[in-house]
Amino acid sequence: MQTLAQALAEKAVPDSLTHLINTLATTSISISQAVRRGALAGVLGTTDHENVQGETQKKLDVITNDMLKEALAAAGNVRALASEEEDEPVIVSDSGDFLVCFDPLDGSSNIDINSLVGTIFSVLPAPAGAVSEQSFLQSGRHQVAAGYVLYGAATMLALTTGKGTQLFTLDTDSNEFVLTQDKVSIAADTAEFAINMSNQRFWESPMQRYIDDLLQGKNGPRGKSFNMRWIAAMVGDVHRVLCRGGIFTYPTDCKNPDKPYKLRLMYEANPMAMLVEQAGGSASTGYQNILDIAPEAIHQRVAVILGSTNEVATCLQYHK
Ligand SMILES: O=P(O)(O)OC[C@H]1O[C@](O)(COP(=O)(O)O)[C@@H](O)[C@@H]1O
Ligand SMILES: [Mg+2]
Ligand SMILES: [Mg+2]
Repeated sequence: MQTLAQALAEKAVPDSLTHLINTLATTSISISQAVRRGALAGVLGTTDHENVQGETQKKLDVITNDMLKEALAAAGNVRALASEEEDEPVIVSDSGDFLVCFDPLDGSSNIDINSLVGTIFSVLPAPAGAVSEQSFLQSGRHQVAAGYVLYGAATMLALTTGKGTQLFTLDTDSNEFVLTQDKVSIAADTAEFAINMSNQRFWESPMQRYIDDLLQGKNGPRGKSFNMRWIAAMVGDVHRVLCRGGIFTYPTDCKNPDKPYKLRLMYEANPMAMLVEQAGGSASTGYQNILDIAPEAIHQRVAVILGSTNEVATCLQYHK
């Protein structure tokens, strides 16, 4: 079985990007150790701070953000980073090939209940010259790598450098990620959906009609029964989609008129869309491919519908 280093070499990933991916992977191993120790490491619970999104930060949000920030600053080839937990982009070097966007801990509400959490990252090319927030505002098509690490029963890395999506499992004996699934391929059809049903009354009518039809099962217009899953961590839901297909959506809603979307484009939607597209699936807002969105701000939020191609296409029909 191939190690991460061997798998990157086989895909002819340039040295500089390999070094960055290794930095992210090594840091995620330290994060997985903190997550595993939980209360023993004193990492559970909340802080008194809110992030720029107005969410109360959990201790682990802050700890993982600091770990990634420190490691990326030391990597030597990162110009700047943007994180869910940082108000502004952080410039870490005068030179370097890459900009890195990340969600240091996805699924924060799962931390204290010992449930699934992960880290999501997106790597963009750094432009020549001075770097500012504007430099980050590249569409998801510009990503040179994207991935997540899922801190589950096993710690797993999902990675794409634009040549397919691969899954690696952390071997806790050697402390190395080992390739356990090459060429991930999402089944085009599915009978499983993931949505937070408690928001049903706040959705737009296309999503209301689509989900209504799924719920009618065999006797409804779809003529088959659908099952539902909701992990409350996008990493967990997208991981299931990569493993066995499905459709995952966090659609537009009017629960809070100032915040019609939940998921963040630069460090949640874009990297997940690239992983999904590279595995043969689709990712849309309902009206546009996620990877084609021209970003306007680093903390911009978007509606997300992703997964099995035929099912996403069916959902998009309701939006026409
Ligand atoms: O509270 P809800 O509606 O279940 O939202 C769950 C969604 O929120 C998120 O946890 C947001 O991510 P953070 O935990 O990084 O803020 C997604 O991962 C997940 O899909
Ligand atoms: Mg998140
Ligand atoms: Mg987060």
